[in-house]
Amino acid sequence: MLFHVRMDVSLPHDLDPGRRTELIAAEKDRALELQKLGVWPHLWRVVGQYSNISIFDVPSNDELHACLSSLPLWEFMTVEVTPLATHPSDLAAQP
Ligand SMILES: O=C(O)C[C@H]1C=CC(=O)O1
Repeated sequence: MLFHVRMDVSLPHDLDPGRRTELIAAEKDRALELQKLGVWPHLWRVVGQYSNISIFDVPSNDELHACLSSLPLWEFMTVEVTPLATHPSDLAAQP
């Protein structure tokens, strides 16, 4: 199942700078791990915002939730999920 996911990150202004650096490094490690597993095939920065647009390819809603909530920045994110279905006019979906 494919999901369009938007993540908006909001780190507290008073977050300890060392903790901030650790969190961002851990987030990158986990993001790379999920991409290598093939469950996070697209990751794009939203220009001018601390946000990303991603595509996840996972077997279920529960699996998506497990991926998203495993991200170290999870507690600092607002996440919007849109489940995707095949469009009948998609060239790639033509018989
Ligand atoms: O920077 C972000 O958009 C948040 C998060 C998503 C991937 C990653 O490395 O960090």
